[in-house]
Amino acid sequence: MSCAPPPPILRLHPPSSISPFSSPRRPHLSPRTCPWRLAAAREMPWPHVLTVAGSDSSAGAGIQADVKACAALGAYCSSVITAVTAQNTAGVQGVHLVPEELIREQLQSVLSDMSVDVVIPSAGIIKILCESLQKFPVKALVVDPVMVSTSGDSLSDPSTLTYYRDGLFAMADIVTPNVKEASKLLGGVSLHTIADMRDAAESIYKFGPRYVLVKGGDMPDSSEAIDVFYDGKEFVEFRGHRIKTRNTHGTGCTLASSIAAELAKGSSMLNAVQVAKNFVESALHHSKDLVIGNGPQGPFDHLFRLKCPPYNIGSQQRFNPDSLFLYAVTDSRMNKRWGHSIEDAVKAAIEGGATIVQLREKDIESRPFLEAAKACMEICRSSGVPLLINDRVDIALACNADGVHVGQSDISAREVRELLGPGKIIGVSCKTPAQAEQAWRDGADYLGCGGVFPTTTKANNPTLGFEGLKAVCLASKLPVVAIGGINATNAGSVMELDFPNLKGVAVVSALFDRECVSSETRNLRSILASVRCLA
Ligand SMILES: Cc1ncc(COP(=O)(O)OP(=O)(O)O)c(N)n1
Ligand SMILES: Cc1ncsc1CCOP(=O)(O)O
Ligand SMILES: [Mg+2]
Repeated sequence: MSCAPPPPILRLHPPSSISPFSSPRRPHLSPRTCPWRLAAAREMPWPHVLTVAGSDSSAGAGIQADVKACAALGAYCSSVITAVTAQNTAGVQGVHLVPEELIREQLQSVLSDMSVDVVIPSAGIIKILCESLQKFPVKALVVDPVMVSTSGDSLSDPSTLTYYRDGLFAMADIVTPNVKEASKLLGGVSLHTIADMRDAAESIYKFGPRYVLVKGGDMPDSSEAIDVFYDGKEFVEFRGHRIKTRNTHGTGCTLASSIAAELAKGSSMLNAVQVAKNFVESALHHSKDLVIGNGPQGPFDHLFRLKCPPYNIGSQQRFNPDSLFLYAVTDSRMNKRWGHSIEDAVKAAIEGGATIVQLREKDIESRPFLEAAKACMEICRSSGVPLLINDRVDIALACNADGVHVGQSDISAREVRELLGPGKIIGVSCKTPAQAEQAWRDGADYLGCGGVFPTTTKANNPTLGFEGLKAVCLASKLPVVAIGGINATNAGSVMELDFPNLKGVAVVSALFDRECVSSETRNLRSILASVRCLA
């Protein structure tokens, strides 16, 4: 479906506008009271993890691993040191606990000044931690119950067990024991099979966390490293390759801090676990022949990506939020009006520069819908453009689409996640901060927010305006795409809002209720690009 020759290649400009809105975070540090902040053109909330842990002198585990893993994954990591250990690749030679008062002081210093998203706490300081978190609430707590190291050394006394089981777990969003720790937590039960790991996850869940991940990296006799994830209802198995290497010191800490980093960036829990597992596997793979120290268990290189550009090698990122930049949403009534097939319309949108496509087909029977969806999948795959299906999980599963978009009256994102698994993209329509919070909890990857402007494409859809869009963007760290009445005349003004998580616009009629879909898409893309470059 070609209509007119494309215009010359665009020059992309960096973001040119300044947000008209100030961030609601850290209200006690207003520019009036903190003049140095006037210099900042726009506030950039940075994903922030606080680790409360011991220092490892060999820098493979503990605080040092957490800081490196977070840095590698793009989160800031502050640290409250609870103990100083003397250790190397041969083992642990000494431990000196930091006095409680100084732990309290460190917590106060960090939490009173910085917007911390996720905390990785350690055992033994529950009272102090609870007091601090009551004053300065955070979004999530990732608890790695360090009791048995990867090498099999016991790292705790019996009171630690009680601290975890009777205190910290009830506050945790996720707990991540390895099989030896899971066994210890459950009074010494033996864990040999995946079924045992599932039982253990179920039992640990009863201590109160929202999610449990039992890590099978140290299960003997397995060529795979299988971790069992449990959310209180369903199990998900995360399978990875077992890397043959001596350099496994700090894998537990690294997995926990990587999950924390991803959560701080706004990921769903399943996505965070998947990215973290991929990251650890890639780090072990790239470091397998590294020689640091003379002992039996060496550290690995958390910053391996710096040596292998492009820097995201090995991350297997299944969803890039930048793909929301120009989101083309199809409509079969419009296609019929212009004599376009769904496939031709999708092809033309991609030709014009659409960065993601959704099939939103309300008046089509299931069988022709599936046929069209399969054809569109081939088109999208060959162009590297993700394809999502609106509402219909069955069609998405049958054509192996990249994901599903659901609204507030469709089945919930949580249920969609259960059906699609961790590897797929889930978008949720949200009109309020409460809906955005729920979508995040349910495991959504992005939010669709609108109608920003009045539209006739969707009946009975209230218009939110920029204020409604702003409220949703500021309430969530998930990427947001604006939708509703967006066209070539007003798309620039949406992008100029310049909220860090507002990644793009989703458009139906301004692309598909037109004769030439490719040139409409191209024109809209150039308008968006003149405001913001696609990162
Ligand atoms: C990107 C995007 N955002 C919002 C919607 C609307 O979804 P929903 O509220 O479920 O309404 P319907 O599209 O199903 O009518 C969307 N489809 N895409
Ligand atoms: C599906 C949807 N959800 C909120 S508004 C809308 C319709 C957007 O269509 P258009 O881009 O034609 O206004
Ligand atoms: Mg819907």
